Amino acid sequence: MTNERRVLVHLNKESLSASVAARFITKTVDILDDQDAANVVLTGGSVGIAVLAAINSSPARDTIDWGRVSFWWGDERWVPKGHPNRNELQAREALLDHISVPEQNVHPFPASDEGDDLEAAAARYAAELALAAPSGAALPRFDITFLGVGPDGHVASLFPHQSGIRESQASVIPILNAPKPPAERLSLTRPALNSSERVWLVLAGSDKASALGLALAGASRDEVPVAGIKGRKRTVFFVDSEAAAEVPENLIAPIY
Ligand SMILES: O=C1O[C@H](COP(=O)(O)O)[C@@H](O)[C@H](O)[C@H]1O
Repeated sequence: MTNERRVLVHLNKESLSASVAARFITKTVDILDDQDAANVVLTGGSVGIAVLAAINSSPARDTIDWGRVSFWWGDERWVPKGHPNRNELQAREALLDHISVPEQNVHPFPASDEGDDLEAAAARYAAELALAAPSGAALPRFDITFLGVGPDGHVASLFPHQSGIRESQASVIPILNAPKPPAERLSLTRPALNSSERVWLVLAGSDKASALGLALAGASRDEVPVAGIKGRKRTVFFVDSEAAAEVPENLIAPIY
């Protein structure tokens, strides 16, 4: 299998979520057969959270040794800890509160009511990542990174025509002017996301078709940030038939 971007099309958001959940469980079991621990980067967004709920409701959920899985986030909204808009809270409600993952393995971004300002919070998360990294590295090995994709092609909190998608050195950055509320956010950068072994992009709905089509047809990452995303080993777009409407035919795998 090559590392070229693959597009797996599903009939609808429900079958998409169920399919990604099944694939995640199988792949994570395989990863844990080969290595002591796995690092998974979670995403916010409607499909990202639906996938977590599908993992939670799977009869095979606990075939994963959750004690050996660590969770990180690709981005977070700059809101208080218990705010319903926090990607962390939605992930806990959908999955993390229901599995036996040790709390020390769950690494949420700082919240706006925990004492740091936005810049200090970004630095704190970068330091937490570095602490979990192999000696001398800035990041742990991300085995699977989930990413949602916005209608404008944003991934994590990296938005078109903003400095965030152009950042090439830092691993974590503050976002001050996101066009999608809230304006203030925290995000992993493109290099950090692309350090992942596998990037799994999950998107559904006709409002994503244009961004996906443009990204796969060669648009720049500045225009369509998802165009700049590629994992080290695998980059798979899990989409529904509506989001796939503008994907070049030659890139589409059969409908599941
Ligand atoms: O604000 C955000 O939006 C994106 C995309 O969300 P979606 O509902 O259009 O899939 C999400 O990936 C990101 O984590 C979140 O902060």
